[in-house]
Amino acid sequence: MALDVGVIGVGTIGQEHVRRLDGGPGGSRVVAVADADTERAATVAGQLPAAKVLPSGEELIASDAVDAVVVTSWGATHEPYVLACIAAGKPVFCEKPLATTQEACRRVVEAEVAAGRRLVQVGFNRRYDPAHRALKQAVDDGAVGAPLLVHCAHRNASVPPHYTRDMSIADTAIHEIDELRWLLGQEVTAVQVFTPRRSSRGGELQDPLLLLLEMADGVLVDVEVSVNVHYGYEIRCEVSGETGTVELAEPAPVRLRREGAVAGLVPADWRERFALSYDVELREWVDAVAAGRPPQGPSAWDGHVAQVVSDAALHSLHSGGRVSVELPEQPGPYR
Ligand SMILES: NC(=O)C1=CN([C@@H]2O[C@H](COP(=O)(O)OP(=O)(O)OC[C@H]3O[C@@H](n4cnc5c(N)ncnc54)[C@H](O)[C@@H]3O)[C@@H](O)[C@H]2O)C=CC1
Ligand SMILES: O=C1[C@@H](O)[C@H](O)[C@@H](O)[C@H](O)[C@H]1O
Repeated sequence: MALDVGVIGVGTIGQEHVRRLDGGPGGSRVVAVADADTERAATVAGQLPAAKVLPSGEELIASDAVDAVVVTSWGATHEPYVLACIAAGKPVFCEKPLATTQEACRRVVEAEVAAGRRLVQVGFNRRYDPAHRALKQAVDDGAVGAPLLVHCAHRNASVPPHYTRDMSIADTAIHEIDELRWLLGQEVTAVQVFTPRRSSRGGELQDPLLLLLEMADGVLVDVEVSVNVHYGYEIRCEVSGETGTVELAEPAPVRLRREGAVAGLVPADWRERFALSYDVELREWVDAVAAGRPPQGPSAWDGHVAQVVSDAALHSLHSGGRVSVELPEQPGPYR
């Protein structure tokens, strides 16, 4: 069955997702878009055969023409849209973060539990990246023995002007927070954020940042977040275990040797680095929703837990100390 999707927020990733969803292999099409920037919404809709511009996200969710909703507006605007989708009984794929406070995420979880069925999927796309999947497989297969330490780096070439100090954690490191829970199958129990010498390229931002995450089984994780490295987009993860180490390989498809040097291309940004992950993520979501099955990807609970850890990290960034992470009890439907 074809799935008619409405997309709220058609900026950078919204347009990426629209391109994948309209006429995608799973039989989906985009029938409505809404954006606070109405000119942008009109431009995007004008390039699609079946899409109408609706005046607001709320009207898009209420529209009978829309079977399922994709929310790709700014993080702080996600909560009301996701709650409205749950109230309307419509499946919703919401980009990360699910919401920008743990209280808001909690309200989403409670609404979904009250609705009695899974309607929400959160856009933690790393779980769909072939390299991250291979890394997890190696860890799960015991290829390096019991994990002891993990070293991660999340480097952006640059960030947009509206990017604030807290977004290094709440919008960027939140990917690693989810990835580590998924990769290690453990919860984060404490976090501490260190603030090294600041890059002169980072303006008012605290750039870089270093996060230390303590996992429930004692694994210690360090995460570098740098958002103005200029040379490209780079995601690193190395697991150091009792019998070996395993890490993400360089994503460059070829390595060039000439004039006494070796070079491999670095992706420009997340669109290039994670293109395949978005393909698989949306394909699986469409397949499940079109067949009337609950989505199997990252849940509202995953979004909530990531936000609790992100809030603890922000607390540490502002206070300078180690902050324990207290997770609420996991509601039955997510177990
Ligand atoms: N999974 C991933 O790798 C990525 C996820 N994201 C997430 O996607 C979301 C959007 O990020 P970008 O596309 O980079 O931002 P963007 O600024 O390029 O686009 C956001 C769009 O939402 C619109 N918008 C803002 N408030 C709105 C509202 N209340 N109702 C309707 N439209 C509204 C803006 O006008 C803009 O067109 C964020 O939550 C971000 O964290 C972004 C990039 C990559
Ligand atoms: O999700 C993303 C952006 O929102 C975020 O701002 C970037 O730092 C991340 O690298 C990207 O994957």
